[in-house]
Amino acid sequence: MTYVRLNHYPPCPSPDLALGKGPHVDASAFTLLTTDGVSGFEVRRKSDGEWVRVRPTVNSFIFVPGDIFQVWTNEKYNSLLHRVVVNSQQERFSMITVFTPSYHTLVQPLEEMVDEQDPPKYRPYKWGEFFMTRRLSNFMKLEKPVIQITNFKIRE
Ligand SMILES: O=C(O)CCC(=O)C(=O)O
Ligand SMILES: [Fe+2]
Repeated sequence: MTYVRLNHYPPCPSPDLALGKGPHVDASAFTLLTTDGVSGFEVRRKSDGEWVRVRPTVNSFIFVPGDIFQVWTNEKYNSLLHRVVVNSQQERFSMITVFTPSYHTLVQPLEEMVDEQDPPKYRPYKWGEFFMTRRLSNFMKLEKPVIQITNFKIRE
């Protein structure tokens, strides 16, 4: 399943107090992000935890690996923590194309990514169920915490 979402961030009178979108990783396999040339997209650098602004380049796509990428590659790659900062001067538009498997897919480390030295780090999970639970929990007050891929992590 692939879907497209358009985001609009109006100018914000207090950009120090608000974010356009809080820190998150996408649950997708990967997301392609394209923007209108106004900056705001930031990624968290793993080495020192700093937020780094990505220079906006029009007519290009930014590849954002999501949770499924991390599971499929058995953590040879990690999902990317990112956020959106707003500014008081300019509105900003972005478009994301989100690539996810079909509803009934079982997500698990790919055969090619595991061996005896590097056994699977995740139990299989049902993508459709994961997605629906995550989607609904965005709007509901739940007793349980939001579903995460760490729920399926195999501890050594
Ligand atoms: O607007 C952006 O630059 C990124 C948006 C984003 O991360 C998202 O919609 O998941
Ligand atoms: Fe995102």
